[in-house]
Amino acid sequence: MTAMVKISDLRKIYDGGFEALKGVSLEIREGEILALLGPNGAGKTTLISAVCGIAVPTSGTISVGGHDTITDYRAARQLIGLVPQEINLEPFQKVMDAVRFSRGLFGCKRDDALLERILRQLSLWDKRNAKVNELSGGMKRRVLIAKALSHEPRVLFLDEPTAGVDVELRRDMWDTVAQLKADGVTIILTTHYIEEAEAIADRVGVIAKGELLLVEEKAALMARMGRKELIVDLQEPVAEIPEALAAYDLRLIEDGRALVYTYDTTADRTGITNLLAEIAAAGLTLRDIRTHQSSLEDIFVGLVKEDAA
Ligand SMILES: Nc1ncnc2c1ncn2[C@@H]1O[C@H](COP(=O)(O)OP(=O)(O)OP(=O)(O)O)[C@@H](O)[C@H]1O
Repeated sequence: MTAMVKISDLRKIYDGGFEALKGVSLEIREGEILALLGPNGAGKTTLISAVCGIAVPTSGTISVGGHDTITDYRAARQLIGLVPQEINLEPFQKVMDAVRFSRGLFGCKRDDALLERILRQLSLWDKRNAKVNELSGGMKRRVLIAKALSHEPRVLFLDEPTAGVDVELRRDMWDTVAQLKADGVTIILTTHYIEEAEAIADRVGVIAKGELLLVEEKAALMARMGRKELIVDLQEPVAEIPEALAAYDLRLIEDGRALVYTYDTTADRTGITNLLAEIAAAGLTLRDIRTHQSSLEDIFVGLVKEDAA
C-alpha cells in the first residue's frame, strides 16, 4: 500500500515557546484506519491541525496524496476531511444546508445526490430538514462527519469522535468508521479510549508529550497482549533467584517474596509445569500462584509512564 499521508520530522513550537510536537515522523497508508492514542495534552490535536493546515509547523514536512501541505496547500487540503473535537455547528441551520455549505466552501459543484448518499449512510437523511439544535449529541457528531465528507475527501481525520458519547453511540460510530473504510477512505482518529483503538484500528500509534512512542499493527500489539505473567508467591523470601532457575528469565518482586515468570499464551508449551517442578527442586516452597494478563492498556500506561520518567 502507498503512503497517503507522510509526516517527516514534524516539530511545532507554539508562540509562547511550548514544544507540542518534537519531531514526529509517520506514514499513513491508503485505506487504513490508524488510531492515535495519547493522554491529554499529548499533541494529538496539534498533529491533526498541522496536517490540515490549521497549525503551521515550525519545521518538518507533511504531504497528503503526494501534495505538500504548505507549498501545495489547496490540493492537499482538498483531499482531507476533518471532524473536529468540538461541535462547531450553526444551531439554527438545517442539516442539509449545513452539509451543502461545507461542500461549497471547497469550491465543489452542487451535488445533492451525493449529499443524499452521505446523509443516508450516516442515518441522517430523515433529519435533513431538521435544525441542528433539534438533534441529539450523537446526531450532531454525525452531521460533523457528513460535513467533513461533503467534498469527497480521501483522508478523514476524526478528533476524538466518541468523547463523552454513551456506549451504544460509540458502537454506532465504530460501525460508521468501518463503513467509511470499506468505501476506501483512509481514516486517522485520535482517542483516549484504548478499547476504541482495539475495536476499529488497523494500526495503533501512541503519542505522549509531543513524541510518537510507538506505531504498530494492532494484530502485533494483540499478540503482545497474549503474554501473561505467572506470579509465584513464596513461603520464605529469597535474596536472589536460584541459579538452577536461570533459564526461565524470572524476576524477583515484593522484596523477594514472589517470582514472576512471563510466558506466551499462544505458544505450544508455556513451560509452567517444568518451572513449578524446578522451583520445588530448588528447595523453594510455594505459598500461592497468580496470573496476570497484560493488556493494551498496560502497554499504553507503561509506555506513557516510561516517557514521563
Ligand atoms: N494555540 C496554542 N498555544 C499554545 N499552546 C498550545 C496551543 N494549542 C495547544 N497547546 C498546547 O500543546 C499541547 C498539546 O495540545 P493538543 O491539543 O495537541 O493535545 P491533545 O493530545 O490533542 O490533547 P487532548 O487529548 O486533551 O485533546 C498542550 O500542552 C496544549 O496546552
